Amino acid sequence: MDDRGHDVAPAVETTADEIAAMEIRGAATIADAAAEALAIQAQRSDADRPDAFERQLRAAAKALYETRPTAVSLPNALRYVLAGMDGETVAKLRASIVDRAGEFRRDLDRAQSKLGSVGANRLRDGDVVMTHCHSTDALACLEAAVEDGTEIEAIVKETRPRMQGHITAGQLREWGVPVTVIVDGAARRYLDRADHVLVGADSIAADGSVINKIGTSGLAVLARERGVPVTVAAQTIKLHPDTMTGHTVEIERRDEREVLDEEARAAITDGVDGVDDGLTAENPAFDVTPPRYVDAIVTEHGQFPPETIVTLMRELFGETVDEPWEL
Ligand SMILES: O=C(COP(=O)(O)O)[C@H](O)[C@H](O)COP(=O)(O)O
Repeated sequence: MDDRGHDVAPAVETTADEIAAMEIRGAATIADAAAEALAIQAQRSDADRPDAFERQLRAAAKALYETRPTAVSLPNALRYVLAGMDGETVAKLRASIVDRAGEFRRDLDRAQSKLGSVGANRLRDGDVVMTHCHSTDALACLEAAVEDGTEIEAIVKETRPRMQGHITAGQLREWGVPVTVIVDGAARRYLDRADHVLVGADSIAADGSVINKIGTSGLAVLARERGVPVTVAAQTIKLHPDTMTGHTVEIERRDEREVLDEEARAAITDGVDGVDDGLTAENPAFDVTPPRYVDAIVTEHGQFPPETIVTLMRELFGETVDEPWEL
């Protein structure tokens, strides 16, 4: 039972917990898992009436939505799947959700491989690409380049505090790409060797601002100073429709122990009375890169200067701003 008294399948609660704990992470992967969870909810629902079934689906969507606030791919996925809920019987409603979730997940895969080819076109033999965090959309561009036979190298920022750069490094090495891992603070020095900065996005606002892992905006500013172009690889489910009507994107703040764990805290405060009281750590998980620091947003519909992304956003979303469970 969720807090409103509707039955949410335990598997959905598990997915929600895994997203909140970042065992499932990255905007595209979260969207995929959320769509799958709605299909599971539909399959396992014990509702005997259509209205009860619909309430359960909306409760499941709400439980999933409340896990992480910044990646808009999550509400976009939930909205898309629920918008396809159709039928006068529980059996028909169930089938409509399962089909729609399947279609969403297939489209997600197709969009990623399409944007990969678009992004790969920006890369030339011998290019060195600097990455931040771990983005499957950004990696799709590098994978397509490798498949085209383009010789690239990567400089991978480790991305404190969760070190998602290590996932990127592992994936690139699997594809045979030479990788140099650097600490985040070394970015400016190593930009001298880079031909591109390539990152993903959790959300893209109507003015072309890019919301991505904390440190992206600093990297983009440094890249501009060094004359290195910044490419953002983002499927259109990363476009944030609410920002067309002035909504701002909430930046997730995570547990300060990710930055300063108990051992590190104890080492700082060791033996000095009262030191601990004034010691805090802050842990915003994302930041906002203004459009002037971004050269191109690569999507499955082609690449766009950030300032023009609003046109695509209007075309794809209209003015939809309802929350998924209010449709
Ligand atoms: O910022 C992150 C992940 O943050 P976290 O690790 O906190 O989820 C990624 O760059 C985007 O989500 C895009 O990823 P993708 O391209 O895979 O959607």
